[in-house]
Amino acid sequence: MEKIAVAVRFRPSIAEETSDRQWRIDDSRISLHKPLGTPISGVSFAFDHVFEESSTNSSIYDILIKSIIHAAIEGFNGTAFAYGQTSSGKTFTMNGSQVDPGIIPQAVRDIFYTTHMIKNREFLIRVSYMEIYNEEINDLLSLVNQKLPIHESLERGVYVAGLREEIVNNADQVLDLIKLGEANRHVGETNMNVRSSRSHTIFRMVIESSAKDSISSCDNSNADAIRVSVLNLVDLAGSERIAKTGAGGVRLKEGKHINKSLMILGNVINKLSENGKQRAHIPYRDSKLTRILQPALGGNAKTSIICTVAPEEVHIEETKGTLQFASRAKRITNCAQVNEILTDTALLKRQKQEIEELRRKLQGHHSEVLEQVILKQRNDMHKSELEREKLATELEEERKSRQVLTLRIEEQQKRIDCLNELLSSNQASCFVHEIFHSDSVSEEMHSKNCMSENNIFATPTFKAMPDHFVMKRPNHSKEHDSSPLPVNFTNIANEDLWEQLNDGFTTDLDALQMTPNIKYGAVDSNNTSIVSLISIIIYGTDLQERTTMERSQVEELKEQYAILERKCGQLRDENSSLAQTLSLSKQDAVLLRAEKEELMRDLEYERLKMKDLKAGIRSFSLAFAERECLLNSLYSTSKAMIENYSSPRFSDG
Ligand SMILES: Nc1ncnc2c1ncn2[C@@H]1O[C@H](COP(=O)(O)OP(=O)(O)OP(=O)(O)O)[C@@H](O)[C@H]1O
Repeated sequence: MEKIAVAVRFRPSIAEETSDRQWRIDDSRISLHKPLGTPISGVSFAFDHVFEESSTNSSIYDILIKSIIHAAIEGFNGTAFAYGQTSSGKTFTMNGSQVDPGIIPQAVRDIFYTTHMIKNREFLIRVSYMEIYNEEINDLLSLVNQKLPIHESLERGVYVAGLREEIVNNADQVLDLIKLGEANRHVGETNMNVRSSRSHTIFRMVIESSAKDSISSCDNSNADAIRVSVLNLVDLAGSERIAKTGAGGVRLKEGKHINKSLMILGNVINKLSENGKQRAHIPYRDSKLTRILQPALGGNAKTSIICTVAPEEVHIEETKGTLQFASRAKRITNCAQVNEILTDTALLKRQKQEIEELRRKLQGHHSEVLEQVILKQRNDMHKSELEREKLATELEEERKSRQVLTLRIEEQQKRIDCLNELLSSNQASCFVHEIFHSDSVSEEMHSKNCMSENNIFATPTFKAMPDHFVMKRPNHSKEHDSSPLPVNFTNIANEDLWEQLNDGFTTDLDALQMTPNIKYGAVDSNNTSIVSLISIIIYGTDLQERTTMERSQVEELKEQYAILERKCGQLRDENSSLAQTLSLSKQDAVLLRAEKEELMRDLEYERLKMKDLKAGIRSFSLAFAERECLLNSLYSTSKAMIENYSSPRFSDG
């Protein structure tokens, strides 16, 4: 996006006059001042350039126009036009004089000079020259082409149908054509100007260029692209006050048309200069001038406007109007870009390049990366599956060992319960009593105490003791059927305790044979129950400790189990997300494959097309060669015949 460049040019004053108000130029600012030099408020304008009365056409060309001309050579559309009241110097600026050639002749010479210097491109330049007179388009290069219509197409945009376009090779040729056009232009005398332009003229140059050696750069399809730019150099008719020009009849009619089309141009500029949001419909179609200049005003072109003004006080109001027009035009932005046309070969090349690029992407880096990703995901999934299996096995083992431990704990708990029951009941004394009266007491004791066959609490070692070690106390009552266990039941044997337990029966404690672990005396092998009971009591404490330990072990195992289960869950989640990603990647791969196949089909089609084209060219060349041969032989035959006829033999005859 770039703003339109706007400059103001003062023509030299015609009359020597003493004026009350004066225009003052300060760099690129113009302001109106009172006689004593006081600025008049609200009449001050700033532009890209302000050219004083003494400035020349060549300085204007260098500062304002040259860049547009060079951009046009590079392929940008360009427009330069002069706007201003009648006799302010528009035609002088555009056409100039012998001494000071105007913008148009300078541009023509510059274009041919520059294109000549560009060695790597070939240029084809066409020119046309038209005028808009009374809202009709006339061809200035061909008088038969009058009242030409405006057409619009996608390829050409807005164009004047039937306009003569001359292919030109040098500047002089163009300047001659311009002279011809000028002669055909409508000019007339008014009170304001002896040679007043009664029409708007548009001198147009179409610059086409292509790379000279496109074979050497065959890889680059841009080399085959043709750049086409349109350069419009416009000399507008001047706005006029009927009272000032003193126009009547034909001049009046012309003046009305001129003023109307300039008013529409002003409207278009106004709308374009408004803020983007407020900008409504732009009335380009309201006049032929705005229709033709449409690309130059807010479109695809680089544009410069030179507003010419007259310095005399009598023209202050017109000058103010021109400066306001210029200020608004300064706000317009254009969007210029190089205009390229692709030839069939260039199109084919560009398509081929695109297909190649896509193929490279598919076959090369892109698909490799995709395959790697899929492979990695597969590996990851495999790994996590193995880990999951390992964890599941560990979990199973843990579960089994926990079951075993629970069983053992339950068993031990049962035993402890039995022991507690046994201890709390007073049956113990009965047993002790019965031990000494019944031989079958051992079996009974076993069943009552819920002891299993492989009871670990059985007294580890028994020694058979002779009967005579036991003696009966005569005065001990037999009526006793129970004897409570002593409160302090230690593991140290003493006689009183023994007597108490044996309920009247005494034994020689010294004669007792002691087992290494247990200090209680051995009894008759048939009476093992009591010893078992004692063992239970002693081992009970130990068992409780072991149970506590095992419980804590179980707790630990439980915790481990919970951690493992959590891990297992995480792995399961991970596994499922990996499976999802894998399926997505697979879908991607399928899509890419389909895309690739389609591209391959396109490529094949293009290849076949190229083959056909080559065959066509070959057959054409053959036909051409044949034709050439034929022509050559015809030429030599006729040459021989002519020589034959002009030989002295014939002349003599
Ligand atoms: N910068 C200048 N230096 C010398 N003479 C100039 C200059 N500008 C204009 N003139 C002279 O002023 C007269 C009017 O100029 P010109 O015909 O270019 O005006 P115009 O704006 O094209 O008028 P119109 O709109 O009526 O065609 C001409 O004689 C021209 O030679």
